[in-house]
Amino acid sequence: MAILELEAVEKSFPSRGGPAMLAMDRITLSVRDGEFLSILGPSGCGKSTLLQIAAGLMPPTAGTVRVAGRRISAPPPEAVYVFQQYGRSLLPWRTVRDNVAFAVEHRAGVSKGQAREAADIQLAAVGLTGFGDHFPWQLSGGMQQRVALARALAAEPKIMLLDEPFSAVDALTRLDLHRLMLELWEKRGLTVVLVTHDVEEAVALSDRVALLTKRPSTIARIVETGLPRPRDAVEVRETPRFLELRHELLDALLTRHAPGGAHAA
Ligand SMILES: Nc1ncnc2c1ncn2[C@@H]1O[C@H](COP(=O)(O)OP(=O)(O)OP(=O)(O)O)[C@@H](O)[C@H]1O
Repeated sequence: MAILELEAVEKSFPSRGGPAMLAMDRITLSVRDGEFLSILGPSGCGKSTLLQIAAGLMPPTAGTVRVAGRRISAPPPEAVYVFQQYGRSLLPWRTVRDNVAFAVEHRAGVSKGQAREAADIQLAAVGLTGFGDHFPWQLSGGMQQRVALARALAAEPKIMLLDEPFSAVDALTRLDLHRLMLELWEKRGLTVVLVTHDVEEAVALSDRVALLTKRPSTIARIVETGLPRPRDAVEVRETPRFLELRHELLDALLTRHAPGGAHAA
């Protein structure tokens, strides 16, 4: 069953003096309940725009977005959005615990104490027990992104929309976060849509990978990874199927986007 559906979604941006710039051209995509889907594409192709439209944060120029069958025009309660720049999304004057509590403290009937308890539970889930009294700037980049994930989880979402959340950290930390993300996805039965330009990340984590063309973006193809679950995000990289998919998707990206390359679609 589809939990998130985009139908013929188009987006154009006004351009100074000239005709509007078409960023996205009639994208139709159906995200299954409980799947891990990555949206892969070259820099500037419109991945973040697509995710923001899916999140109800930006209106499409044409087309519709449905969450759990309902047409949306604002952020739906089922979904949370995690940004790449944890440094900008966390509040520096609040402790780690209060950053996470922020997700629930404005809800009717939730006391400050309950919000903090809920925050500690989520901090434990992302491996940050004992860091609640720290401030975000006292933590490493990877730990700050864990705080951002804990805050997203505190909202008890069904759908997590992740906008390159692992790209601002070093390679080892990124692998750590990949493992954590798969663990959270499995334990919580989440639906995840991850935007990335990293082929290996997309393949290692996903059930399906949607490959976008360059601007105006359309879906070039959707690949079912067929990799086993449960899956270790590091060990899976040594399997023949992983290497085959890596090759196929890298090749598609490089051929389509090479200067003078066969960019069709
Ligand atoms: N608010 C806006 N106004 C005008 N143009 C925009 C706006 N937002 C995005 N664009 C343009 O739309 C295109 C797609 O941008 P977007 O950020 O979605 O791409 P992306 O694939 O996520 O890029 P990256 O991988 O570099 O983050 C770009 O050409 C960008 O300049």
